[in-house]
Amino acid sequence: MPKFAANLSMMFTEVPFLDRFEAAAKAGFKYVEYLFPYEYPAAELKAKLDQYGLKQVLFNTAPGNVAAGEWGVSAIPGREAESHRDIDRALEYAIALECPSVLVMAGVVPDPKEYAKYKQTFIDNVRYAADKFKPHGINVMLEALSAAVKPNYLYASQYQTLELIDLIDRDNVFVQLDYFHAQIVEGNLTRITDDVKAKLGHIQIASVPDRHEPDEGEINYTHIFNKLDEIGYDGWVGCEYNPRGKTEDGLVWFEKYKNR
Ligand SMILES: O=C(O)C(=O)[C@H](O)CO
Ligand SMILES: [Mg+2]
Repeated sequence: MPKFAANLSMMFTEVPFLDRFEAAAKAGFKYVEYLFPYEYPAAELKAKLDQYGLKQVLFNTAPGNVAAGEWGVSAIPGREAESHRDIDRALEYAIALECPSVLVMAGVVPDPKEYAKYKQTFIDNVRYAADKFKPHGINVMLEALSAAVKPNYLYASQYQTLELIDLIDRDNVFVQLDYFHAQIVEGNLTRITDDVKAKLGHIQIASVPDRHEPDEGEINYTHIFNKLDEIGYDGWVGCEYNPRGKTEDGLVWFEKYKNR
């Protein structure tokens, strides 16, 4: 059965961020992921992980100017220096946190006519990240985002992720498959799982359409978890959902997976 990571950006938001490590551990999680570590010194975050016996499995490069609608800068032509700085900073955190994977955020493409330039910029910047991360055994994740969450993000389909990975041509770049987005964009989740399995590096889950616990809505996660076992997936599954109510109250689904 998959190893589940609590997403501390979305779960346990009843308590301040630094208290979510304890809450996740108490709820039975051994692994955590979250969007961004940069507000805190890496040593403070590592101390929390160690104190509660947790392993950090994923975080993202910085998102740029979120208030201005940005969601990553690594695809934006002219922002290469900033992208490289963000990647270098992410690497420092990944080493300090002993985190095996970093999602390199691409960004939105404001004008579809500029798409090719954005795509090439992203390819070049991800190559930079992959080459910097490689000696440290750290992997780069690429995640397709549905327009429901981020309109005009560089890529929305799992097949675009696969094409990008092919073009980037580095062996430490993998698919981060978020089934929430994949179901909205293309469905066919069993087939998608098979199609990406050779390059599958990280998974995230939530119900569709409401992005709640994985026990309601369109996706049959019992089937998905069995499928992940069938393909021999041994990475992590990030619980990137907005709890319906109190986080702990929604963890009934997790009971049977807890001790993994
Ligand atoms: O939005 C998501 O699904 C994510 O996983 C990213 O971390 C942020 O876009
Ligand atoms: Mg996701």
